[in-house]
Amino acid sequence: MSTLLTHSEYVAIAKSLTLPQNAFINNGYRPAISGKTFDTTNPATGDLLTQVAACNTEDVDLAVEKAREAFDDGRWSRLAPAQRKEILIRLSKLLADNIHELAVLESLDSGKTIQDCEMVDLPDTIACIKWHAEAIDKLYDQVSPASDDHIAMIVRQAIGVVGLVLPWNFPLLMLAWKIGPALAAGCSVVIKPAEETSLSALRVAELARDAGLPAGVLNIVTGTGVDVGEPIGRHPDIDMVSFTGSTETGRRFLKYSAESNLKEVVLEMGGKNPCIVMDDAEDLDVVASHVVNGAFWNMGENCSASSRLIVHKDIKDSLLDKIKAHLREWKVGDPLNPDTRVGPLVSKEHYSKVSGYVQQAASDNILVGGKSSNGTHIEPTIVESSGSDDPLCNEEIFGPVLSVITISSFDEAISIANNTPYGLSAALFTANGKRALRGARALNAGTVTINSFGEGDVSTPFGGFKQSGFGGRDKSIHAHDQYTQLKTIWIDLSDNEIESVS
Ligand SMILES: NC(=O)C1=CN([C@@H]2O[C@H](COP(=O)(O)OP(=O)(O)OC[C@H]3O[C@@H](n4cnc5c(N)ncnc54)[C@H](O)[C@@H]3O)[C@@H](O)[C@H]2O)C=CC1
Ligand code: BAL
Repeated sequence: MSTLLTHSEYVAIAKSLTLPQNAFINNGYRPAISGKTFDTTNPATGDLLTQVAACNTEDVDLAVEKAREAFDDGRWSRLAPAQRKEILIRLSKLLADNIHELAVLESLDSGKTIQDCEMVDLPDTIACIKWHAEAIDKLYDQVSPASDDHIAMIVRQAIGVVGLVLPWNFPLLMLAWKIGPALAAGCSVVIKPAEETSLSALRVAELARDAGLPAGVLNIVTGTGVDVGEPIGRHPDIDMVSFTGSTETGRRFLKYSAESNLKEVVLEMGGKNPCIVMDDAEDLDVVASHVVNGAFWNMGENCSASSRLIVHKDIKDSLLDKIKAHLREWKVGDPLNPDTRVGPLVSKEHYSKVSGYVQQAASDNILVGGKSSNGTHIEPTIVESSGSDDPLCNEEIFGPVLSVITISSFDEAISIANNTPYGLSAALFTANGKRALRGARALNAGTVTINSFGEGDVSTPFGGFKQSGFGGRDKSIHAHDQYTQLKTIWIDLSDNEIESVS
């Protein structure tokens, strides 16, 4: 964990930063081949931060060519795992050495609060790179139980050149969730950060080079989804794409793959995650702190946000009173102030989308909040459900908006919780052990937390059921599966001259 500095120290760091602008290909920064740029702004103020290379297909082609050269000549892919480990651990140390600078860069570009950047995003990013680095020289291949006349080895090989298409809500952490296992496995990567938040990834690329990552292994191509994301999805020489973002864009990657080289696709997508609080939940004050964190952490711009509170009628009023008390401590304001818990939304467009949802709610149904300011911030808002068709209860808002649904039985709670096309995460608060375990089984979600809100740690897989996920998991040793493929090596030991193929 990092140590928080003062507001004025963060402002001073912000003023002193040299902001990266160019794409990063073959271990060097370079402008887009077209020479075009796009503006990136500070979501808290609307001020221009800098202009970033607006890349397109030509830049993607160049990055893939360099990534392929690096993969095929083995400068990274064929290093001993222990050698890759050393370089990645050096990267994690360089990230730690530059933690305040990276936290400020992340906060300036995304609107995330400096408190979260320093206490969550950066420490988790560093831990993730280190964990996958440490893991890679402790993984063994397998020998199958074949007959005495054969030895059959089952080995994992790096999949090749991978495209990593990232969202804006956790720019560095999602980068780490993907490059950690991909680089540890020996892949070369072509990364597309979200256009709202390109800067921290560009700075990490330079640190990766300083750590000793060979040229061509890590490339960053900046630009829009259409200009860069789609060419990555359709590229014939990319072996696999790992994507985090909306379900709508995730679907497109399946289409790109089907229409190009059938590259493997792993998708981590949206959620409308339930948080069930039963009447036997212990210590409603603690429950309230988890509910607030689950719904409003990172401005609710979180695919695993608990955005539906499904609460038993007998405790609803007392829980809401405690939630309101906790929210008094959630200061809305300048994300560079370490006391701020709620910063601006990531962009004006996203602000308009989220405030549109809040405006749809009848004023009688708004239990808490509902106010927005300057076209940037929306205060934590709690809305009573207006029924099963309520869009606020069914659609991913991706903002600080919590819908409340009242239930009178456990079975009703589970049924409502599962009544969604999504299945990313779910939380259940109950002191009844059997109920907790039955609920954990019954909830259709990739992560179920009992008596807490969370995503586990780097050792636990993260991904969704149903329309929240496809093809694999981020984090944990299971994340390595997506960046490797299985090969059978069948060795004949028999005296037969021609072996039967059966
Ligand atoms: N699961 C998650 O963590 C995230 C979910 N979302 C959800 O998606 C909504 C829309 O946010 P967006 O930023 O527009 O998400 P998005 O899914 O459009 O963007 C995610 C990434 O995909 C790229 N992309 C966009 N369109 C593309 C295309 N046609 N082909 C290839 N790549 C493309 C973007 O440039 C970005 O790098 C949010 O309001 C939220 O509901 C957004 C970001 C992260
Ligand atoms: N909650 C981390 C993953 C995501 O929001 O995309």
